[in-house]
Amino acid sequence: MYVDAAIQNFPVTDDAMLNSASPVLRVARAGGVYQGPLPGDDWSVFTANHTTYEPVAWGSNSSGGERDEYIPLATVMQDHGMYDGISRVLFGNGLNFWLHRLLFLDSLSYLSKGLLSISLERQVLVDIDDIFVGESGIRMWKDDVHDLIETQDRIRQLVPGFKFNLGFSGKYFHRGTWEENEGDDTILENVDKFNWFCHMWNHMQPHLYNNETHLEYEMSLNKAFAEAHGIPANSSYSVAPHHSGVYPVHELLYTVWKKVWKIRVTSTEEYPHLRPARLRRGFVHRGIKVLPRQTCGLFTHTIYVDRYPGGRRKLDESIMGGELFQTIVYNPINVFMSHMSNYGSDRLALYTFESVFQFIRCWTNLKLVSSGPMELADKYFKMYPEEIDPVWGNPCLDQRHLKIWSYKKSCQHLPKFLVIGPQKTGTTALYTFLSMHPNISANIPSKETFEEIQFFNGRNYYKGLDWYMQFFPSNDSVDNKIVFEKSATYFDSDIVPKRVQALLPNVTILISPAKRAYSWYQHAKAHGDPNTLKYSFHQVITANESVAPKSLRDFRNRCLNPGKYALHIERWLDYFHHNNLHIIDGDQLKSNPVDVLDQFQKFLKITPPFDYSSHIRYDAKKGFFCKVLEGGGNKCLGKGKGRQYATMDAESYKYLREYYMPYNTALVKLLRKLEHTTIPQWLKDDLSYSW
Ligand SMILES: Nc1ncnc2c1ncn2[C@@H]1O[C@H](COP(=O)(O)OS(=O)(=O)O)[C@@H](OP(=O)(O)O)[C@H]1O
Repeated sequence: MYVDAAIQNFPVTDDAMLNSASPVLRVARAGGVYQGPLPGDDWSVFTANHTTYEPVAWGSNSSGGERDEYIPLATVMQDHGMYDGISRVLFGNGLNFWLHRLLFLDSLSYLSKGLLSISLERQVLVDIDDIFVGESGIRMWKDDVHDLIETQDRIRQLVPGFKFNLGFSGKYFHRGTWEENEGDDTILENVDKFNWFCHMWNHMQPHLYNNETHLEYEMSLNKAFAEAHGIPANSSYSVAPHHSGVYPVHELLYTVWKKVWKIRVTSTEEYPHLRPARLRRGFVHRGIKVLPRQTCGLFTHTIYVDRYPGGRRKLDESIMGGELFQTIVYNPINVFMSHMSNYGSDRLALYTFESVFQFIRCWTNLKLVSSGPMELADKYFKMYPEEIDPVWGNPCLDQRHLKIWSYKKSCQHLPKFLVIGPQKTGTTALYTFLSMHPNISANIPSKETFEEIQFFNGRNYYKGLDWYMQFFPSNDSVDNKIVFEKSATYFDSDIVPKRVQALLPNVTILISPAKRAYSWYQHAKAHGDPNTLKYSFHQVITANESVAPKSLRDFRNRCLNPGKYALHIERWLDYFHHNNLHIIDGDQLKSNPVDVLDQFQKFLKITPPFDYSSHIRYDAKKGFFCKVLEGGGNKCLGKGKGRQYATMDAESYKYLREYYMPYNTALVKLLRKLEHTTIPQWLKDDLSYSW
């Protein structure tokens, strides 16, 4: 039994067709003959002598002969696995050919017995933005509007219930030529034939507004326009010009959208970035669902076919198996943006959408469906619940985002590094010493969260980047400084590394995890935590999983979990290059902070370095290093840092050394991997077997 496939450089240049009887076909549908040219000239074709092999697709070699004389050549072959029990699908060429991409998806589904399958339903929403906005000369005429309605009727045969979704800016109504104004009137005469959503009254980008009253006034003008012209204004959907204000979020837009229009859904191409398009995602902010939008290749000035980049050939390529076709194949929910101007002149958008829907119908078994934005958003986040929580990126790292960021916001309002903890390792001392540096500036303390902002680990994150940036005000004294923030609970929080990945680098401080746990207990005791009144330190750390009450187990976990350093650092390294994670030995920070700070200045590449030796010194009374005051005295950290308490009992220390043994062993390995030449003494001590 054999399948013979070794015919290299075989020119299969024309005519591809599918075997409609092949069980592999699922998304792909035998849609007739696709007349090439097919990409590449190094096709392999298959011949077989056993029924285990069954062709999935054929091509043909057109060189020279008449079309009638073509012999079909099997280019994709299924092996049913009768020979060796292994089912396969063999491709005679790569995935450059669009039909092979469909077949590849289908092969995954078939060979995994449906486990790796995607749904066959495809939602499509086509927004037509800038209704009335278009410059004179590129707007719609009366006949364009009629053609829009007729095409929409035909599209409804392919996509049941389909209606174009029109976004209007009333200020520009009747601002065209006589014929264009007639086009405006025709649109309004047919208002019921379409769905509608509000755009900006005067098409100004929302991030340019900094005054709520002003933005609200203009949105209200558009609302009044809608009411005066019978435009239904209850879709709860809106779109902002150039994605401005949606992402990066301009809170003012969200506030006023909700107030004036009760907006609950919008869409953007910019989250997390425009490119790559396949990575676009959605998120929910302040109750507004932000859907990812797909690109259809039609922009405001794409109005004549011969001026389409690459001409008609490129446009047809995109429709017939190319980018646009594949966008619909890969995305269960498609929100496309087009503009009024795409429906005037050569009416390119009508041609594009009708053709691609026809092509989908011809070559796939996909079921095209149409829903309103609210329904789409509900479906989207039900399908992808993990996207509900946003991950705020740094607008300063994306040129497009910077262009749609308010001039009142600056990169200076975002920290350049974070001191991430863990708690009780000396984070306050580091924060204080760094704040003394003439080139470094710390966040303003937050009153709500015990001075630390605690943005990335809790509910504050949902308040958005605008809220966070308030803690880093820009003024002459901080401009051009390296801004940082310290929140000691970031270190061991699951979600934080993913959220802060755009804000590099980070600093962590490590001390003996046993001693850290003890310090944490003393801290809780000083704050009157009821667990410390009921239970001794030893009882807390040895609390039994099956016997101890839940409150005690939770308390124990909070006490012990941050000390599993290797585990947490590994999680940070999933998101950060190790060069961006600076690890400080907390014992050294206590005993020799000047050296530690010098090292850190090198890490931040600060030149010339600040001479800490003349600004901090050991205070015998406090037992720690403190800030040197101008008058000659010392200013030490408050009584909550560097507390006096009895040393840990030997039994607890022994217990904790054993408890942390696997984590500490892993930490040594990790530090070696990260090329740390010296292993902290406390780590060696904790790992020693003298006990
Ligand atoms: N210079 C200086 N002054 C005072 N304290 C110092 C200093 N350097 C390090 N440490 C150690 O810092 C411990 C408190 O750590 P944190 O500031 O990270 O605690 S917190 O998480 O912010 O509550 C604190 O823990 P305790 O000794 O248990 O109080 C100190 O050991």
